[in-house]
Amino acid sequence: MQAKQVAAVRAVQSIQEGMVVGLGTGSTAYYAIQEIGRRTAEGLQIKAVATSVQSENLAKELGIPLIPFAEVEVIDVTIDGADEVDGSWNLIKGGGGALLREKIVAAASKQLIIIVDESKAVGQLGKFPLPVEIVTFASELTLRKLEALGCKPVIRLTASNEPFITDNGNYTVDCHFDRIEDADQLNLALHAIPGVVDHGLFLHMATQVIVGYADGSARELER
Ligand SMILES: O=C[C@H](O)[C@H](O)[C@H](O)COP(=O)(O)O
Repeated sequence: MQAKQVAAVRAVQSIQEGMVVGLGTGSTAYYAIQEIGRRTAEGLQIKAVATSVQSENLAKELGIPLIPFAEVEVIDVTIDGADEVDGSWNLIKGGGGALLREKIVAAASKQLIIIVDESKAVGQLGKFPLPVEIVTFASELTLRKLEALGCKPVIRLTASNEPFITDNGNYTVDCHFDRIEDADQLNLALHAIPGVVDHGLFLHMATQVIVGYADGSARELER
């Protein structure tokens, strides 16, 4: 088993009968959804909500029962990946373009278990460009406001060089900071820009971080 899968399988052990489960997005969350599919095929009764169209489609293929958000009061546990995690369990997410739905689901979850391989555990956030979801209207103005925060903002493109459009119909801007000195302050500054819908800093949200290693082991990251 590769590192991402080991972390995913460990995290899925936390899911119990009857729970409402949030399905993350990305190559690590993929393994968690596969494992949830395996357990539901064996008879585990859960209900799930997805953080992206991609994860929703995977869940459908695997026969994982999905419920509409209108029926969700609380999500017991969400298992999701991250692009960076620091020693305080603060995260950068959104490398896969799903940060907005991921943050909505994470904020509604009693537990948020983050699964990563060891390359994602960092001393300080910011080497990974911070994804920011913005509305397409007047995007040039929003880019200038982002630049004024001290980063190089780049609109994410698809392989065919078109702007990448999120599941919510917005752009994703990758903000190159190199290092983020004060994530709480940056969170406030980003939310103060009108064209910004949300951003990939997930602060004080994770309740557990599981790191998978190339030797096939998985360990909880201590805080
Ligand atoms: O938008 C995508 C998500 O935040 C992903 O969970 C994150 O980018 C990590 O993805 P991966 O597990 O593929 O590295």
